[in-house]
Formats: sequence, structure tokens, C-alpha cells
Amino acid sequence: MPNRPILLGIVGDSAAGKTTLSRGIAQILGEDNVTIICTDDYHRYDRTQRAELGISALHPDCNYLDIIQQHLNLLRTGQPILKPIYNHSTGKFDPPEYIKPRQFVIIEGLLGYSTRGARDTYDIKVYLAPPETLRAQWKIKRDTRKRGYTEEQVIKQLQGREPDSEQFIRPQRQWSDIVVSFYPPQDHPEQSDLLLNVSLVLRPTIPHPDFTRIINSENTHLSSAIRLELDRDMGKPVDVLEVDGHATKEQVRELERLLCNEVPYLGQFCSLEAEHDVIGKVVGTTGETLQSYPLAMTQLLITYHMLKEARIQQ
Ligand SMILES: Nc1ncnc2c1ncn2[C@@H]1O[C@H](COP(=O)(O)OP(=O)(O)OP(=O)(O)O)[C@@H](O)[C@H]1O
Ligand SMILES: O=C(CO)[C@H](O)[C@H](O)COP(=O)(O)O
Repeated sequence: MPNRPILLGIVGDSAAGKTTLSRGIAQILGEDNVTIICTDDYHRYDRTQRAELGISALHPDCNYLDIIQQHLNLLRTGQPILKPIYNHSTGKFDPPEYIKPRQFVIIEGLLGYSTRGARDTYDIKVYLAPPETLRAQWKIKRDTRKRGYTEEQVIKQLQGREPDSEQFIRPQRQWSDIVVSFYPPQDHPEQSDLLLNVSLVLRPTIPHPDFTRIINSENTHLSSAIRLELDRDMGKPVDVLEVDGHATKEQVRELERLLCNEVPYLGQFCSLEAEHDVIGKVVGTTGETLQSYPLAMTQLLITYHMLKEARIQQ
């Protein structure tokens, strides 16, 4: 057991896929081992007040960033918090809840990296950056089916929030250790969620697995679907792991073996070999379950980092 909980941050704009990724990782690590906190709960104003004030939920002034920071510090040292609850159905606040952190804590939300104090508390920082067209499709589907909005209302909200997205949300990408971007293949711009590629920007802010052994070898089998490239992100040199939407189970398994060489106990949590594996499964907007190997690879990499950190803390 680690001495203190391991904190994973997942930040990105609305409907960028934060909840989907958080739940997937929690299923892999075992839901009893994971506490998920959504920072929407720290909105300063309810929906009516925001409309009256003309402020969006994306604006730092619309959120209790100081309380987020304080709660992150408490969670990191294993202490409980009394957390507010924002109710997306009513647009109001429910009574707060008492939360004791489990072994792994995932904090997902809009503004998680916007203060230095908050940034310093995470063990691993992920930023989700799907192309804006894909995010808009996901948001329209999710908000019309699950949050009671009309398509016109969602489009209007996306347009109205764009200045805040640009000023406050997207700059947080620079603070992340891993930038995850699912994107549709060029030949299928009308994407199917099943075929999405993923680009994983790996900043040298945390030690990543050594992918070169399998990517640089004469392993043409793997390189047809998985490539490691040198690039720049926000002006800084990074490695980028590109996983093709057509990647096969066998190809992802090879990467899984590589990660398990470095962190053997990874296999106890996530394995494509497992009979009832949950890895790479995503519940679509209409409730159907999709299997995505690029998502499986993303979950494997993040879980690898969390388990490695947990081991370091022992
Ligand atoms: N990797 C993915 N593959 C396919 N579909 C996805 C993926 N991630 C998210 N989606 C779709 O996008 C929708 C929005 O995702 P999600 O609810 O996870 O976003 P979010 O960032 O948590 O949003 P918010 O901050 O507004 O609560 C989901 O309902 C799902 O259908
Ligand atoms: O960007 C969002 C993150 O989920 C929500 O729109 C934000 O939390 C405000 O909620 P609501 O749409 O219920 O007013």
C-alpha cells in the first residue's frame, strides 16, 4: 500500500471525454480502490445565477479554485473532505458529501491546472484535446440525451463559451504530462467512435515507458498501427505516440507486454487476456458498448503511471 493516495488529474473542455476516461481507469484499477472527484462541484454559482451574471462555468471567477486547491492538498495527504455537489439535472447544489480518499484519486474537470498550487499536487496530469468538431459532436449528443438541452441550445452555448475556452481552458494543455487526442481518420471525417485514432503527446515531465524497443525494431507488424514520433507541443519538444484506429487486439497486447515488463503488477489490473476485460470499452452516447483499442492503449499507459507512482510511494 502506498503511504498516501496517488492523484491523477484529467483536465479538458466540456465533453472532451474526461468522465469517460476517468470511469474507464477506475474500472481497471477496481472501483473500490478509486475515488473520482469532478470539479464541476466547485462552481461558485448555480445555473440561474450564472445566466443572471452573464458568466460561464469555464471562467475561473465562476469556480472556487481556492477550495479545489485546499481539497487536493487534503486528499494528497489522505485526509477526508466535505465536498460540494453540483447537480447537472437541476442546475443547483445538493447537500455536500463527506469523502475519504481511496488508494487512487482521479480529479477531473475544467480548470484543474489553472493554479500553481493545484498543479503541484497531482502525480500525473492528463489533458484531453479532441478536435473541436469532434468535441462539439460529443457535446451535442451527450447534452441532448443526458442533460436535457436542445441541439440549438448546445450550439449556442459552445459559441458563447469559445472566448473562455480559448483564454482559460486550452492554455492548461501546457501543464500536462500527457495530452490525449482522439481524432477521426482523414478518410472518414464523419467519424465512427469505433475507428478513432489517438495521439498521445508524452512530455518529459514524468518518466515514460521505453517504447523504442518495439517501435524502432523491424517490427513492421506493429509499426503499421503504432508509431513513435519526435515533435513539438506548444513550442516544447515532445515524443508523440500515434495509435491507429485500426490497431488490432494483438498489437495492443504487444504494447501491454512491454508495459508489464516494467511494471509487472500492471497485468493484475488490466489485461486484454482477461476473460471479462473492461479495458478499451466505452459506453457510447446511446448506451451501446464500443471496444476501442486506441482507448485501451491510452488507459494502459495512464494506469501504468499510476501503479508505478503507487510503487514508488511504498
Ligand atoms: N474516447 C472516446 N471514444 C468515443 N466516444 C467518446 C470518448 N470519450 C468521450 N466520448 C463521448 O463523448 C461524450 C462526452 O464525454 P464525457 O462525458 O466523458 O465528457 P466530459 O469531458 O466529462 O464532459 P463534461 O466536462 O461536460 O462533464 C460521451 O458521452 C461519449 O459518448
Ligand atoms: O461545462 C460543463 C462541465 O460539465 C457544464 O456545462 C457546467 O458544469 C455547467 O453546467 P450546466 O450545463 O448544468 O449549467
